Amino acid sequence: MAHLINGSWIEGSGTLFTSIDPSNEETVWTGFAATEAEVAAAVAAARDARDSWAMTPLADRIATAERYAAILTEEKAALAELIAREAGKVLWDAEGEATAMINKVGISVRAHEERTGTKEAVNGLIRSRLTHRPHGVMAVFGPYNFPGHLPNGHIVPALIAGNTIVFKPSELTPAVAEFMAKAWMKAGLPDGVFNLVQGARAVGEALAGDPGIDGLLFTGSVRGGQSIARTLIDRPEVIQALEMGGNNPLIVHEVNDLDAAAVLTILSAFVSSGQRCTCARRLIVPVGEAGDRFLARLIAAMKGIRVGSWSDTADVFMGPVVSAAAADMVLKAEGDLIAKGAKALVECAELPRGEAFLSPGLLDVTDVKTRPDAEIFGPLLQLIRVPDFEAAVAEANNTRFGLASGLISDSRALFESFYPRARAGIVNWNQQLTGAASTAPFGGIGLSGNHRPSAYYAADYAAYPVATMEQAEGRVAVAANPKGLVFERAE
Ligand SMILES: NC(=O)C1=CN([C@@H]2O[C@H](COP(=O)(O)OP(=O)(O)OC[C@H]3O[C@@H](n4cnc5c(N)ncnc54)[C@H](O)[C@@H]3O)[C@@H](O)[C@H]2O)C=CC1
Ligand SMILES: O=C(O)CCC(=O)N[C@@H](CCC(=O)O)C(=O)O
Repeated sequence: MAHLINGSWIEGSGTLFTSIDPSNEETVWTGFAATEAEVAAAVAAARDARDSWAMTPLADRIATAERYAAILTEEKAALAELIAREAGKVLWDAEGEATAMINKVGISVRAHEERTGTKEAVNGLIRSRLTHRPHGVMAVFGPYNFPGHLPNGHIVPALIAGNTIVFKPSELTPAVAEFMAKAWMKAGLPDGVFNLVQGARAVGEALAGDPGIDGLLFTGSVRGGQSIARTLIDRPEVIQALEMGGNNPLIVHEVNDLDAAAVLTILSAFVSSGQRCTCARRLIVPVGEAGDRFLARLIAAMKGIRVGSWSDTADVFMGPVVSAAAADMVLKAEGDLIAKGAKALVECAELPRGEAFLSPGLLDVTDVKTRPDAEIFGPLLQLIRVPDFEAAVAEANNTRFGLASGLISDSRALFESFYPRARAGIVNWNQQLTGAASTAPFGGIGLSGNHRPSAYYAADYAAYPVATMEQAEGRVAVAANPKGLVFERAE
């Protein structure tokens, strides 16, 4: 059964679709997509459950979320294996995702209290209060690259705040979504509070266009986010949090330990086979001997990256990309850059193991005049050589995106010069770009997001503030008539 609507699992009456383990082409999940009517039924169920969940005491909502975390903890091995099979991640990477999902609950409880807590002050006869209320029905859209952790990062804070959910996961990862829905039901979430509709873009369009939603929380590509923003153009009252892609720069400049810099670059560009929105896409290195020596070490280290599958017994660094089609897109982007004059220092190529397995690549694009400012979502890093640090900073900001950026350097002065000018939501120094902390806000500027960061700040978009003034003694009273009102009051 594919869809969870008002506490009941239904098969769905739309088109048949499947998810595939990209490491061995085995089918992981098969089911029918939701129709527009089924999406509408899910939104109606979430709407019906809206008031009762919002009025459920916060402590009870938190207790349900904590039971959900306990279930994920008990079933962590199964969850990690499912993530690995559906998204192609190697096991340690999938286990990291499962751990982040579990930790999300405690962090979101703290964020809810800290960011959207209650304040009261009494001034004479007036008591003023600040509280926060849930928006209502939240449509949550998830990407394939973190099929659990990233939608979970919207869902957990939204439920704690008292919203109800209609979750539309990536069509490439329906099984992980089903696992999450079952865990919420097992945790005792009332019927209708969490609904799941599966399918591809048409299902997403039906959900985004449904007049019953109060908010839309999206993590995915910039194209998807822009399309959703267009759908909602006449509904400014629907809160939208759009977390989108990046074309993230990593500057390497004035470094002594070239091997450490090489490892940090690999962790930035190639973890999860380059399928993280925070992955470094552009490596900015000075021309000259120092830059050449670093690149020689980086290329040597790249040769040591083991590509394999979640089921391999040997240690592997990265798995296949999510599908053969995704691999084709990366290879096509590489081919296009080479046709425009890029030089392959290390070619990103299909490996004999299967169509979705790619070797990590490094392209020197310094002389490509018409380099597209686009995210290539895979293990392909573009190298840009620059004459000096000022040119490096300019190149880092030479993008419409603004998610993650970083500097690898022994010079604090260089970081202090980079940090205030770096146009991104994440600005790191001598740390990999990937692996952002859930205890910090997570979001970007430019095409990377709409200024509603997720992670710790998801609490902010999960609730709206309500300011209340009340008579402090709880009765109807006014001290005196206002000026200009001539009125003989009885008392
Ligand atoms: N900034 C962030 O926090 C993150 C961003 N991403 C980005 O996500 C992308 C990879 O994920 P994908 O699954 O390929 O993203 P995607 O945009 O293709 O899909 C995301 C979700 O939106 C739905 N969708 C796509 N187009 C839609 C439309 N026009 N109307 C309604 N629904 C639509 C999809 O079915 C899916 O559920 C990358 O660009 C990556 O950078 C991924 C993780 C984190
Ligand atoms: O959302 C959070 O709790 C923290 C942000 C996070 O986990 N970011 C990951 C995933 C980024 C991605 O999609 O691709 C990271 O920075 O690696």
